Amino acid sequence: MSRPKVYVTREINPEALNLLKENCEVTSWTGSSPVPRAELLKNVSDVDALFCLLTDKIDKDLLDKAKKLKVIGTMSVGYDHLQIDEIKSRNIKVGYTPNILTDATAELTIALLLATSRRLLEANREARTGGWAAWSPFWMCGPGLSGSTVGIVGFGRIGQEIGKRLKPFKVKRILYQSRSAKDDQANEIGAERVNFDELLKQSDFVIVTISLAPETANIFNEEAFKKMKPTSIFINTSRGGVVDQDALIKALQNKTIWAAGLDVMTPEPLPLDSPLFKLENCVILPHIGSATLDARKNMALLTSRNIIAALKNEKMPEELIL
Ligand SMILES: O=CC(=O)O
Repeated sequence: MSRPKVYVTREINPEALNLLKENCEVTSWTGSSPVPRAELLKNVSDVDALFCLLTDKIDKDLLDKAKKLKVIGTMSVGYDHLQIDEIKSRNIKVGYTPNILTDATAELTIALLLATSRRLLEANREARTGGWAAWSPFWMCGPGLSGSTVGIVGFGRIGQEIGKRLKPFKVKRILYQSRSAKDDQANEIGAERVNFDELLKQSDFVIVTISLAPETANIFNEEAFKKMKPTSIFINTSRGGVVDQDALIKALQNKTIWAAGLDVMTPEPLPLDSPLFKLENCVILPHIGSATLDARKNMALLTSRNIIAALKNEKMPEELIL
């Protein structure tokens, strides 16, 4: 019997690739940048499985060409790059990579929060470029976490892990907003559920971990930023699409809020002429939330395992239930 065919849209680690090769005929895009759209469309026409990344748009156009596709394995926990209704109507299975990147992303979120509030990048730049004249009483000051109120928007796996990591910083209150109450998890952390407006009004730090969906697109708009404290800090490690970016730029320029730390934005990569790059009160990272060596290796391995299980009609380790 012929082996199933899988297309891999980027160079991945040898362990994950070899696992696929033991079970499938593999073709790959081996460039370090995303596979060009035309190349992707050409290569999906006769494959049973697709190993993709969050940089690959899996839409109707692609699915119409991928007539034999049985499973999509995305090496990500987010799946806003997948057109779910079209995938579902074709009975294609989807595997994704929750859990194994939770710690890495929570760690990065705390790092970004501290880098933004304590102005680490700005301070480092000043030290390197002669701006460090002398120790000065009020130079490079920013708000501390101790005694503060932190609001977490979206209280799933990553939001909860961020909450746990905040406790040793002696924050006064942790607020969360999510569609459903998460009483047990919240009790463990000592977090209080509030509505979106209350969270914005009361928080010194607002951390966004909510996933991007039609109902969460642009929820951080001009009105939302106006509700936040002028001393507050906005941190986003979820998806750029939950933010009206022009409204955020205005809020940072006008000091409606104090600063922002962003690991995600629109579009990615952020163009070099974006006003965000001109703002001292904005720390920008290039979407590296899950970028620990172990997390990325395990994400690729899990993606291969998801694909192989689906092709064998076995239970997938992490199937996205559509
Ligand atoms: O953003 C990263 C992911 O969705 O895995």
